[in-house]
Amino acid sequence: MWWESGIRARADAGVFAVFAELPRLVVTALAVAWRADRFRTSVVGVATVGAGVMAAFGLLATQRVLVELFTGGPTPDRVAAALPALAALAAATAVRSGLGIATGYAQNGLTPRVDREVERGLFEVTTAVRLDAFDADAFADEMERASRGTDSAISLVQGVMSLLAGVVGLLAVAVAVVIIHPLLLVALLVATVPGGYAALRAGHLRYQTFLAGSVRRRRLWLLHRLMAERATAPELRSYGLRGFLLDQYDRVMGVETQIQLALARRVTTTTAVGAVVGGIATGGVYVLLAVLLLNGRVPLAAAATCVIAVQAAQRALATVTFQVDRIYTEGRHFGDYTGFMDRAAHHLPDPADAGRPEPGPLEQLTIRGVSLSYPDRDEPAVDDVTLTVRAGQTVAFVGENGSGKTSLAAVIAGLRAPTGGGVEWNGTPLHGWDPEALRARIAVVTQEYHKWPFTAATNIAIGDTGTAPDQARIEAAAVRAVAHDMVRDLPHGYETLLDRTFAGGQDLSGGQWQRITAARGFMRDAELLIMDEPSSALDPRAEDALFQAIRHRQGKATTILITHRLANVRHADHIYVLDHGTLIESGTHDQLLAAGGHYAELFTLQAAGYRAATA
Ligand SMILES: Nc1ncnc2c1ncn2[C@@H]1O[C@H](COP(=O)(O)OP(=O)(O)OP(=O)(O)O)[C@@H](O)[C@H]1O
Repeated sequence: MWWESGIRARADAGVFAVFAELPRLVVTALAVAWRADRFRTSVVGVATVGAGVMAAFGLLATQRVLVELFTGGPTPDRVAAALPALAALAAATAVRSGLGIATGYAQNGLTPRVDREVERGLFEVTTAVRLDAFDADAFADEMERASRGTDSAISLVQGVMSLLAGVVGLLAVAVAVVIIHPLLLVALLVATVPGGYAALRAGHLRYQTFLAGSVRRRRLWLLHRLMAERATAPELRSYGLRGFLLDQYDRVMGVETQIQLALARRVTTTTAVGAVVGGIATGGVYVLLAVLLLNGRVPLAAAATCVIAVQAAQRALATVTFQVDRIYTEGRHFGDYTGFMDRAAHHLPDPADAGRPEPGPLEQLTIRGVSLSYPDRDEPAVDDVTLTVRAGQTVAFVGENGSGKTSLAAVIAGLRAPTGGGVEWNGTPLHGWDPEALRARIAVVTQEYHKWPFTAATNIAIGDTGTAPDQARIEAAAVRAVAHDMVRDLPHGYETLLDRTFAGGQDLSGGQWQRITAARGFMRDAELLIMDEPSSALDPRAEDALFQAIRHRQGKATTILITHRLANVRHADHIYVLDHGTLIESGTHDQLLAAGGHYAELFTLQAAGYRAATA
């Protein structure tokens, strides 16, 4: 589990290793907060230091009050003498509370700003990295972890701010104690250090014990998803898996309960040990104070103040130890984010691309010796393919599964950089043109389309975000993709939300989704339209209408069509047949049939199926 990486790191690291890492994490957190909101970060910083100063001032005022109260004389006189110090104490307490409120207010405002700073930074990178980055080992996994790491940013920032408040509180007490009597600092150290160390050890043990249940929790998490998710609901019912899954849950949960009980025992023991050690040390301090009092080395008022100071220091220390653990684990998760951002920078497009010239209308597309090899694959997906597409032509790529059609189309669309050769738009390599302007001239309907969780209208309109969405254009695109009537029949027509996870949302059938994605492709009046298997789920009537719309482009705009339904490519100006990434045949439908090669074999095979059915 992603969140276990932080816990594991904390369980593996000793107390001193944690402290060694702390300065770097503090600097990281403050830098994030500073970038997100300088004003609020400054407010928190100033208010935290101010609160510390007020705490020290309050302790000194307390001591003054006690000095006045413990001196001889009638009580009214002693109280009157203590009044100025009491007023100072009240003022210090009031200012401290005010600063606490200011800190809370600034921190609340900082939270959304830190989230935005970190998340937007991540999304700017994840949406810009080149597509081939996703082929790199573990890139997608790292991206997911980085996305979760963004949640840790604010926890880290808040942890560091609370830590600073705790440390300032400790320093304030120490300074006040030294001013009252330097010897009392020794008492303070004796009372707090063993307790603090014990608390850190307890934290260490808690993390270690928690990790022991890791595999079981993972299985539980999996069972949660299997039993309470929409995707698994149909098979769960059709195979009658309810009893089986509930039984699995009971068994894992039974063991988990035992683990949790053991964990509770262990945590209680270690916490108790910490409390006993801290208690003994505090007792020691009181004995030390008594000895100093009896020897006359410390006045009574100073000793009483020291008792109050020890309690304040112990509270501040509890904050510090808790925050140290929190910062360490959250820092680990945030490290996933910063590490990813560093690595992803290598996959970003060259900033110089944006300054390149914009391409003119397509005249000729030249695919020159294009090869594409995916990492960790022995054979190239596309192997030295050369062909030319002239403006207005409809060309088809056909071939068996895995022959390289989609890969070649991705290179032509500029979505993937070829590992050999190149594609030229009007004689200039694709990378010689401004990428945004080039993309505006190309529309791609991918085989693995995404069901965007937006309305039907938006699902079509996102095919052209360069212009403002216009209902008439959306409907025209839908008509061409045979989606118009289907969308109109939805409960809210074009405004129907196509996501069942939201109230009122609808889902579509596979074929209906395919019509929406085809409409998305028609939305942008692209000079080059690449359609990869646009009709695999369409019924015969819809398929026929879609291919008529594609034929309508012939002579006016360029279309590259990838399909296994060979009857649909008969009208293409040119058909290219791929096999194991290589171009093995090309020509018109009639030429290829006459040649009696691979295409003829595939076409005859498919046609035979229809003939047999109608015989
Ligand atoms: N991202 C990827 N990483 C590694 N290998 C890939 C990747 N995408 C495709 N391949 C491999 O490249 C080869 C060509 O795949 P491609 O998708 O281009 O074939 P296709 O002709 O479009 O197939 P289909 O008709 O099934 O859609 C296949 O062997 C496939 O396994």
